[in-house]
Amino acid sequence: MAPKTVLITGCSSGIGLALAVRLARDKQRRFQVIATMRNVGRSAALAAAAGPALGRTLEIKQLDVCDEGSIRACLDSIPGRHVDVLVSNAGVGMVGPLESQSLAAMQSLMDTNFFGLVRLVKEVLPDMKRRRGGHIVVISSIMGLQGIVFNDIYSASKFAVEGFCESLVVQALRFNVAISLVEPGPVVTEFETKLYEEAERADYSRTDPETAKIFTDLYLRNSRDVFASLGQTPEDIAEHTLRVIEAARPPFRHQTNVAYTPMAALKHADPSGALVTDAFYKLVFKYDAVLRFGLRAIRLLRWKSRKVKEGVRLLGFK
Ligand SMILES: NC(=O)C1=CN([C@@H]2O[C@H](COP(=O)(O)OP(=O)(O)OC[C@H]3O[C@@H](n4cnc5c(N)ncnc54)[C@H](OP(=O)(O)O)[C@@H]3O)[C@@H](O)[C@H]2O)C=CC1
Ligand SMILES: CC1=C(/C=C/C(C)=C/C=C/C(C)=C/C=O)C(C)(C)CCC1
Repeated sequence: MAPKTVLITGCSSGIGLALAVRLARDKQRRFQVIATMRNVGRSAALAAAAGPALGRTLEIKQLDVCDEGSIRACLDSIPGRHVDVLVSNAGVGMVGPLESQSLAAMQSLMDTNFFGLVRLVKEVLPDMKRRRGGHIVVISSIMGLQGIVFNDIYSASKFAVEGFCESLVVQALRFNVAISLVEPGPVVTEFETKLYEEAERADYSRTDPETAKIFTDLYLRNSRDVFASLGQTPEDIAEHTLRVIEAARPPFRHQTNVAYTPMAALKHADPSGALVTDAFYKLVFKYDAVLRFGLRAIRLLRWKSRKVKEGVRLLGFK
């Protein structure tokens, strides 16, 4: 079978980079990867990780999801504009109290995370419909299903992504085009470091002291613990995304972190919303010590399991 052409956005780091490398180095050579990024000057990490795949099963192209012209130019440079799988991955985060965030920054985030996807789909879907085949894979987030305190704008952007896809999927199906949402919880990438750097630089003078203190002393501290205890690697997300891409009947939704499934399910268990709101309120304000203790225990268990695996490897059993 001819390899599938997979176009991925946001491949300069994190999940996009890991997925591009995973697919390009596929042992069965099932994929031809077009790894795109807005600034090709940032391609060194991808080129190094791709190794001999670069120039064979992986090529790097420029694509800025906020620029329709650059999306079109990238597609026009592909023979027959033929893309079997589009992976919409490019995205940015934003945390903090609303009062400290500018409307311009919020609009810019929406432009990347939501309208970036819309621009891509508008450009790729007509070709896929004409060919009666294709797969659009969207890196959404658990925050597209359930908001998390101080992530108001980011979460709204991922809810927009989810609503857009939920609406479009039925029409697309009529043309044999599949749509899949991959919904990770926290993933340890530059995404996290950028958030903390931004939080350091932010101006909290427009925020009342109580809110600012809740954000810095409660949220940021717990968020670091959450990433350290429950965070997945970009390679984990690449494996999950590969499973979605290769599925004979691709799922519409795929969560990557089982620890978050109960959280996302709570709102459906109680349509009034009281159950989930109350649970989050208690986790943040009442039982944060219990939460931290639980997260520390998980961290210890993960560390032990890593050590056992290393031991097994060193002893030559695997
Ligand atoms: N990390 C996490 O905890 C989670 C992340 N996600 C989602 O995963 C996706 C990837 O994030 P992740 O790998 O973690 O983060 P990274 O910050 O490592 O990667 C984000 C990528 O998006 C690119 N990007 C940003 N703006 C644009 C643009 N306008 N056009 C093209 N590319 C752009 C960045 O490029 P540049 O280098 O130029 O900035 C970078 O390559 C995002 O959609 C994010 O929302 C979902 C759940 C959890
Ligand atoms: C679960 C949880 C928390 C934080 C979760 C975080 C920080 C999740 C991050 C998810 C990301 C980054 C998704 C990206 O798309 C709190 C509020 C600390 C306390 C309550 C329970």
